Amino acid sequence: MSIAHKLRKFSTCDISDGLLNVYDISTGGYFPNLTAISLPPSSSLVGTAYTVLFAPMNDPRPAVNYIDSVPPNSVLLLSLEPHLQSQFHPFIKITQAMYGGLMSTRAQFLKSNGTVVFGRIRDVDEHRALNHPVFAYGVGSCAPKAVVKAVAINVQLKILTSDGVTQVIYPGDYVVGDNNGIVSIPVQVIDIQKLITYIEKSIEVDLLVTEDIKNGIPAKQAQKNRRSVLKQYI
Ligand SMILES: O=C([O-])CC(=O)C(=O)O
Ligand code: NI
Repeated sequence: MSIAHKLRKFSTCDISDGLLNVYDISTGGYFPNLTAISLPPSSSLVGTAYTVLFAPMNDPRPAVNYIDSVPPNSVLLLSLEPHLQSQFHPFIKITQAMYGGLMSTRAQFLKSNGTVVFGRIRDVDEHRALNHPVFAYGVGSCAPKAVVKAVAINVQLKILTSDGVTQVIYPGDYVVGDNNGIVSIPVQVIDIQKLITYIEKSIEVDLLVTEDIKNGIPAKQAQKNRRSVLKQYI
């Protein structure tokens, strides 16, 4: 079974547990403040990161066409340069929407699995009608062309988060999204097979904890007893 196939069985919470418990990644790989604007019921988003950086119109770099080269099985990630981001709601300093329904139509045609926008999107109903997963900080109505343009593809994206810390997504990282939000798995620094094995075990264990709790065993005790077996997978 492919890695993407296995990841599809996990929730973002399962993955964060793995990144925290096995690799001491204190964020659990979570990128905060994104909401699922469009996510078909009982589904999740899984794919490898295809990144696009947006900069102000007066940036010396020429505009690039990112949408016609979206790779299959990717998650398309759009972000603004750090100085256009904010630590506080609404997390970006422009009011225009960076992404719309035509872009989702093209990305879906090219077999991308979904899109994450660290900014606003528009054409909400179109993404939903397409059943194309789209996550964003928020929504808007105006196109972006008067204020920002795409300037780089497959570069690292630096994302300013609510605690003032900048988290990075690298092209090729695995990105997973569900109703809890978006998690990225930094494939350069972790052993993904080891992570998957740990998560599979931890899901098994949590099912046993659930059973114990339903049988009246105190939660703390059930967790302690059942989870001790996970140490050997760390
Ligand atoms: O016009 C734009 O810049 C984006 C848009 O609405 C779309 O992709 O549908
Ligand atoms: Ni549109």
